[in-house]
Amino acid sequence: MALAAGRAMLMRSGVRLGTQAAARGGNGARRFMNHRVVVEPNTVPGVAVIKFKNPPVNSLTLEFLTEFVICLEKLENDKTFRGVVLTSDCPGIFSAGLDLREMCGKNPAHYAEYWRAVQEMWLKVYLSNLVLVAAINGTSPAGGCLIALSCDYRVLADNPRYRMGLNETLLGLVVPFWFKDTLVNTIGHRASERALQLGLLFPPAEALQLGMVDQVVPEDQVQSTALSVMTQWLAIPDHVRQLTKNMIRKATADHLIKHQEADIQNFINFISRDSIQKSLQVYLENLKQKKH
Ligand SMILES: CCCCCCCC/C=C\C=C\CC(=O)SCCNC(=O)CCNC(=O)[C@H](O)C(C)(C)COP(=O)(O)OP(=O)(O)OC[C@H]1O[C@@H](n2cnc3c(N)ncnc32)[C@H](O)[C@@H]1OP(=O)(O)O
Repeated sequence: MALAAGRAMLMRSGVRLGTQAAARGGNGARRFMNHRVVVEPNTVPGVAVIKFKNPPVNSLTLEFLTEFVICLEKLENDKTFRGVVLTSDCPGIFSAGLDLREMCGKNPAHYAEYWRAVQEMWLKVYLSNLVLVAAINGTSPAGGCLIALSCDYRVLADNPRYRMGLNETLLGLVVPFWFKDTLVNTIGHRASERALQLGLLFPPAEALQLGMVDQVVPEDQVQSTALSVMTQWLAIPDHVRQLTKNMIRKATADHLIKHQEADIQNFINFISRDSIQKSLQVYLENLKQKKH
C-alpha cells in the first residue's frame, strides 16, 4: 500500500498522524512512537524493534494495521535499516489476531476497507525487503500467527500457556486461502490439512516440532535470541537475499494480488451472513463470560 493511501486510511479512521512523536532513548537512539506500534532502533546496527502496543490483546484493528504498515514502509525506505524484530508490548500476548469487532455488525463498505487493510498488511510483511524476525512473546492465534508465519524466522517463548496456530474454524470461519498458503509453505500440506480443519492452537514444543517456529527459548531470551539470529541473516548481502526471498515468495503473493478484489468480495459476502455474524457474537460473548 502506498504511504499516501495509508495516511488517507488513518485520517478516515480518525487517527491523527500529527500525534506521532520522536524521542531519544537512553542510548541516544531515535525512537518513533505511534499510538499502537512502537519502533525502536536497537543496539544491533541496522536493526529496529517493532513492538505491538494495542492493548489489551494486540488485536488487529484497522488503525493498528495502518500504523503497522506505515512503520514498515518507513523502515524500508530508510536505508539505515536492514532488519526488523517484531514483538509485543502486551504481556503474554503477541497478537489476538484480527479484531473481531471490525467484523461484527458493520456495513459492507467497512468490511471492504478492513479486509483490504488486512491484505495489504500481509503483502507488506510477506514481501518485505527487510529481514523480519518474529520474537513471539505470547499467544498468537489466527491473524497473529499469520504475521509470525510471514516473517523470515520465528523465535517463540517457552511458556506452555502460549498457543500458536490458525484457529479460524473454531470461530465458525473459513480460513482465507492466503492464510492457508502461508501455513502450507511453512509446515507442509499434510500438517496444514489437520491443523486448519481442526483449528489447532499449538503449545511451543509442538509448534517447534511442526516447524511452525524455528526456535523455542526461555521467555526472557526471546528478543536477544531474535537479535542474534538477525546478525546471522544480515551477514548475507541484501540484494542476493532479497532476490532469493522474492523468488520463493512471489507466486504465493501473486495469487492474492491477482484475486485481491474477488477476495474482498468473498469476504464481504461471507462475513455478512447472519449465521457468521451470530457465530462471531457468540464467540465474543464467550470471551467475556470466561472472565466471570
Ligand atoms: C467461502 C470462502 C470465504 C472466505 C472468507 C474468509 C473469512 C475469514 C474471516 C476472518 C478471519 C479471521 C482470522 C482471525 O484472526 S479471527 C481472530 C481469532 N482470534 C482469537 O480467536 C483470539 C480470541 N481471544 C482470545 O482467545 C483471548 O482473548 C486471548 C488472546 C487468549 C487473551 O486472553 P485474556 O488475556 O484472558 O484476555 P480476554 O480474553 O479477557 O480478552 C481481553 C479483551 O480483549 C477482547 N478480545 C480478545 N480477542 C479479541 C479479538 N481477536 N478481537 C477483538 N477483541 C478481542 C476480549 O473480548 C476482551 O474484551 P472485554 O474486556 O471487552 O471483555
